[in-house]
Amino acid sequence: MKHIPCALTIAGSDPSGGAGIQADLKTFQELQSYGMSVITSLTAQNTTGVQGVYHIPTDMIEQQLTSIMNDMPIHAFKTGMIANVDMMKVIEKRVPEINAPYIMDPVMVATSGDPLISTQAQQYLCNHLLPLATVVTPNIPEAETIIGEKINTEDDMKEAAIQIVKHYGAQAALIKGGHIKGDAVDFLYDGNNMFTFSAQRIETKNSHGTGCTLSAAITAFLAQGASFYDAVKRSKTYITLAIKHSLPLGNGSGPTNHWAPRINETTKLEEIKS
Ligand SMILES: Nc1ncnc2c1ncn2[C@@H]1O[C@H](COP(=O)(O)OP(=O)(O)OP(=O)(O)O)[C@@H](O)[C@H]1O
Ligand SMILES: Cc1ncc(COP(=O)(O)O)c(N)n1
Repeated sequence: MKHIPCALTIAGSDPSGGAGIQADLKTFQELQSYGMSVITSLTAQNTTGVQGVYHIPTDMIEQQLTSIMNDMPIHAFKTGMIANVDMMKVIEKRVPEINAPYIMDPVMVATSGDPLISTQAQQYLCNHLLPLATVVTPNIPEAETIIGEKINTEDDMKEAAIQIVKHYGAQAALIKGGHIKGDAVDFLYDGNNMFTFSAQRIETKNSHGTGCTLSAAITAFLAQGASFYDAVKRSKTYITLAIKHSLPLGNGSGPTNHWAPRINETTKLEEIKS
């Protein structure tokens, strides 16, 4: 039997389908990894913002994980919205047992500006979960929270990536440039080398779920055995096409388009123009 790559997401639900668990599973499916999910919180949200949140009791989060771990292979997994310290403690305990590449999207605030995790959880994430991550994928505000310094330039982004690996113990850090002017440039530091992934900035308000989608794509590729560099490069192409063809749905920041990368699967990153 052919190897079946299995990817798991541990994250919150976005019923409007643009971010969280729903974005992750769509991405796993498109990239041909078998998708599984542990839901940490149910949000009531749409393209305009977050209207409500219900946190799943921690024993149920643990039970979901146990059901998967007792029966299914996990070749790579990611975390997204983990709202509080009790949930983080469950994940911290289980990460070594899962024993697969761990992609951490340190989700803190939604695109709409609504906070998704508590302030204590931000601290716990930095001190306890970051050292377990194979790769962490902060946007600029998240990287600023982690290192406690402002990030204004590409040099600051590179310095943040180095600090996160050297100080906090993540194996690699990908700092995403969606929240800074100019081209959409991301920097990956793997403890030895700094890699740059650059795409032309696409003018659109529809960027709901871009971070979730990028980290899910990296998870899907790592589950298939890709190298770090290849996983990030292919994921950057995937997200760039998904943003370029993003969907004008809802009254706020619409979702990315997961069919677009399939249609354009031979496209090179440098060729994508807005
Ligand atoms: N307008 C854009 N044009 C092209 N690429 C973009 C654009 N905005 C973001 N990206 C890319 O999308 C990916 C996600 O980056 P971003 O910094 O937006 O993450 P994020 O803030 O975590 O996303 P989210 O909107 O889910 O919170 C990165 O590769 C980034 O460079
Ligand atoms: C459940 C959940 N997880 C993550 C995000 C972040 O995504 P975005 O920053 O695009 O709103 C979100 N809005 N909801």
